Amino acid sequence: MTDRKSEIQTIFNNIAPVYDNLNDWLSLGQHRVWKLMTVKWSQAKTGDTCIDLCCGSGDLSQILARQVGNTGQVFGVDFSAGLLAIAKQRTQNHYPPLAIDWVEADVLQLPFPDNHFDCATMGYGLRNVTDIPQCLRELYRVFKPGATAAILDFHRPYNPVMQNFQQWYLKNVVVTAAEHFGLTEEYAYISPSLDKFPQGQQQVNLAHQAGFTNATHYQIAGGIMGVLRITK
Ligand SMILES: C/C(=C\Cc1cc(O)c2ccccc2c1O)CCC[C@H](C)CCC[C@H](C)CCCC(C)C
Ligand SMILES: C[S@@+](CC[C@H](N)C(=O)[O-])C[C@H]1O[C@@H](n2cnc3c(N)ncnc32)[C@H](O)[C@@H]1O
Repeated sequence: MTDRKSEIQTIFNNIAPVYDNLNDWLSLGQHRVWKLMTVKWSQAKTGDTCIDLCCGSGDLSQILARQVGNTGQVFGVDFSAGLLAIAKQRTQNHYPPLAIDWVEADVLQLPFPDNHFDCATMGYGLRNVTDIPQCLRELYRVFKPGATAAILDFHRPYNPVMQNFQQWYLKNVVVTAAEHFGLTEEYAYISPSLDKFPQGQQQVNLAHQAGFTNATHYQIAGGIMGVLRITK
């Protein structure tokens, strides 16, 4: 395992106990709306076999599972044992049961055959993987022809007012809130990770390089978030 990979894993295992509550609080509940939009953009339908990459505590997987119903199947994949334990616990007594398999694995080496999935979602994962082109190539490999993925993540707004707001909010609200839980470094990591993250058109180019035929990036929430939609 590379050092960088274990550093990322440690960040997410450390934040697991507070992750869901902080997301609700810091986004004023908006992340739930963004995740619903993401599932809609993935074009998941009844009976589909779908993968939720970097599923964390599993909110997107749950929305996907409701969309595909009990004739479909969702695989939630993540390498954080801490977040996956929360995902499992949140769904184990769900009624009606949700067709979700939780898989502890690296999304850069997916334990699935070629041409297996009808659709995919990924929430706040692509910015955190150590090799974005490899992640897109792996997704392309496991996709059936025609399958669609919707990938939600932070985005740096082009509008300078929104850009300043985002920078101010990440530094003064997000990191300050995290300090109360002893998680300053973990949350301070978001802003520099966003600086290194390819912007919308660059993401589109990377998707084309991985083989995807259609790729479009949509800015949402005033440009502070984005969804990359790609089709094999
Ligand atoms: C959904 C949120 C965070 C996800 C998240 C992603 C990461 O990569 C992490 C890495 C390390 C630690 C934690 C995380 C992590 O939690 C919360 C997003 C909050 C945002 C800063 C957005 C704030 C939005 C406004 C309150 C609403 C603005 C609406 C708009 C202007 C229309
Ligand atoms: C910010 S969380 C997002 C969780 C969830 N998808 C959401 O929308 O709330 C990022 C997740 O990516 C996972 N992750 C990062 N790199 C990974 C990799 N190479 N393989 C598997 N999971 C990875 C982390 O463990 C973490 O759960």
